[in-house]
Amino acid sequence: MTQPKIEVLADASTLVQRAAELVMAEAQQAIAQRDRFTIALSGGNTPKPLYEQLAEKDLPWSKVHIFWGDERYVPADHADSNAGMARKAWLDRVPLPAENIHPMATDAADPADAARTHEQHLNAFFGSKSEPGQFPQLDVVLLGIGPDGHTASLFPHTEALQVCDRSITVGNKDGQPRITFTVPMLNRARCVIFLVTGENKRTALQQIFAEQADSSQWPARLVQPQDGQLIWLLDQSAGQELTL
Ligand SMILES: O=C1O[C@H](COP(=O)(O)O)[C@@H](O)[C@H](O)[C@H]1O
Repeated sequence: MTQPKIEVLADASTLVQRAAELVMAEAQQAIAQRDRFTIALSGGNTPKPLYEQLAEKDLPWSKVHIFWGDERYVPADHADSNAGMARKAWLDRVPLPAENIHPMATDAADPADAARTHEQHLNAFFGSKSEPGQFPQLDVVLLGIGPDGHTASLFPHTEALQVCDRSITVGNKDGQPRITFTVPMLNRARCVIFLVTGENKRTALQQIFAEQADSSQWPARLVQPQDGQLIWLLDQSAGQELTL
């Protein structure tokens, strides 16, 4: 299991600069080694300024493929859509071919069908399988956490936390479905980068890094890439009371 690298940055804007640097370095390395860069995005508020910065960068966009680690079960043009936010902040502002954008569809009557369809799409794209150890391997997975310790759409004490035989499943946020990467899918990534800002995340961080704590209460504890890098970027206000 990889040891996490934890960086506490002065403020949210320094954190965004650092995240952009890391994503660019991983992108350049992936393109040099494998001729393509695959990244899964997170949603919520924290990553939006990062996406705005990445929109200003120069990358061979035809070699960049965009995925999501989770999606709210709302139409693509809904204000809560994770894909919608990333399109406005970044993807619609660079010459990225439409076929390089791989959103989780949210139009099936049954979210379980949407999860299965997305998993099939990933397997076709990556040449992967729905078997533990054979899940798709992304170059970078960006994640955030909620004050409740959730990450992606893996919420405390929900069934999604236990799913090991699929890469994609249905999450449950207060009874509302979400589509999400499973724990073993997250742990296949070559590089996981968490972005965490704000004092309302302090308690969750203390529990996530505690020597002993209940992982079903604090799901981000379950993110421990097998071989990949694990990088936590915290701003001062989130990370200042963290004792390691
Ligand atoms: O609901 C979600 O929340 C988390 C954290 O969001 P933030 O607004 O506190 O940054 C996010 O990582 C996840 O992708 C999203 O669906």
